[in-house]
Amino acid sequence: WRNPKCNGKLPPGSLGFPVIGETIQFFTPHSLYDIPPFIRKRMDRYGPLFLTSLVGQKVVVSTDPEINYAIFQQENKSFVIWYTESFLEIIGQKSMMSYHGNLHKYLRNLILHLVGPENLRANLLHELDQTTRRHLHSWTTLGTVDVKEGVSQNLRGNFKAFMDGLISFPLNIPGTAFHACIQGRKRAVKVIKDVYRERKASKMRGNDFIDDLIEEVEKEETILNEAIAVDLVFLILFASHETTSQAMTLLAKYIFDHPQVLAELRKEHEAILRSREKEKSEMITWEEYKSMTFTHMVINETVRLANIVPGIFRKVVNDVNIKGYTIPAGWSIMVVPSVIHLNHDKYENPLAFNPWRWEGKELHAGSKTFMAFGGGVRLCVGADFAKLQMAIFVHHLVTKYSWSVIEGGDVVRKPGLIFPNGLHIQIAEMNN
Ligand code: HEM
Repeated sequence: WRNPKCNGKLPPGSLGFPVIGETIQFFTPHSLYDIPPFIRKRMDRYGPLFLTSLVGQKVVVSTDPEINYAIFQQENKSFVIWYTESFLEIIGQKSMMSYHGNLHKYLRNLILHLVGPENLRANLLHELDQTTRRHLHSWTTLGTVDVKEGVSQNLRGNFKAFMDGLISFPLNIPGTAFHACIQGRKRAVKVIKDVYRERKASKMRGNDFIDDLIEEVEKEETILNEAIAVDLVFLILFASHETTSQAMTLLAKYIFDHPQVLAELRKEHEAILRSREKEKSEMITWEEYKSMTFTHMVINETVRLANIVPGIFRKVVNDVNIKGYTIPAGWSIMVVPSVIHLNHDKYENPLAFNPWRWEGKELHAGSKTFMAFGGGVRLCVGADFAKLQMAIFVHHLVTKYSWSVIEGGDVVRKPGLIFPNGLHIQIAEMNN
């Protein structure tokens, strides 16, 4: 345990105790506004590349922007996507995360039919617009609303505690986070399977994503079958659920806490409303969405500070040499976005919420200094969908409503984001 095999020099660090490694230290709760102390302490002691052991797996942690970028670019060469055993059991052994190369590309393209720019523009923009209007309006009738619960969707109960179980020991024993997740997965998969089978049997097509999948499964030369299709739907629900609701809750909190940002947002969205009045249209258009530059800056700033995905994992395929060290095949490597996003050299006053820092910068892609949505061929396929959802939420919130925060708003990391006492608000329609 103390002297793992390596055909070269391992990065510095400690594997901690056998099996448990340094897992407990990794999960120690800490403040939203800091690089995880687990990472910071080891960076100070060992430098930007160090080894550790988490949930039984030997891991090298990379905090170096150049190395992180190279890792994303080397997908399917020296590195392949990797998740813990617990993660795969929860999202499904047949999910897209288990596939590489062409198979991954094929499944990714299926998802893009749903959440890629074309469908966003043609269909989802209007659906999201209507749903958001309805939701926000219903909040005015509810007294107090917890934003996090309010922006979540129907399958909420099944996804509860998912984040806790993702990086955990796969011990399927009642009382563990992993067990709760597996139960949630079972219930959610049953719902999806029932819908899939009903739809298939009835031959009544609703012309949505499930129908696309059924059609694809029925083609003669296809690798898609029911099990892969069901895991694909599950993955989309899972990948979008916690991430988007966390991002939107934090977005709302930042807007509530920063009157200058709110004023600038109102300016942008009221200008859109004024020109819409001239056009005599009601719904948000794609062109309007694209013109929301300040809103996109606010969204980028929110996800930079949120660091919703605290670690991005890859498996080392062949021994790799990095900066004089060797990482043996079979080990994992973890990229930690927060170290880059909260770095003084990359972002001035990095802990401040300052959307103006994005002025004139690229807003829509991953880069060496912005990896909230990952990078390379595994870049988040739902990023455009998430941003659209947030922009529409902002549009209606700032132009139609006033609010007061009743309680909550604390945020901690474990290292995933947690809102221990929610963010409870009261909202009302503005008179004018
Ligand atoms: C603010 C919201 C979101 C954040 C911060 C986020 C973040 C990420 C990150 C960091 C990755 C890369 C993981 C890796 O490289 O291993 C990723 C991948 C992925 N995301 Fe998102 N995501 C968000 C919303 C969504 C939504 C709304 C969907 C679905 C509609 C989605 C679906 C996916 C899928 C399917 C992948 C895997 C892509 C692949 O392996 O090719 N995400 N996301």
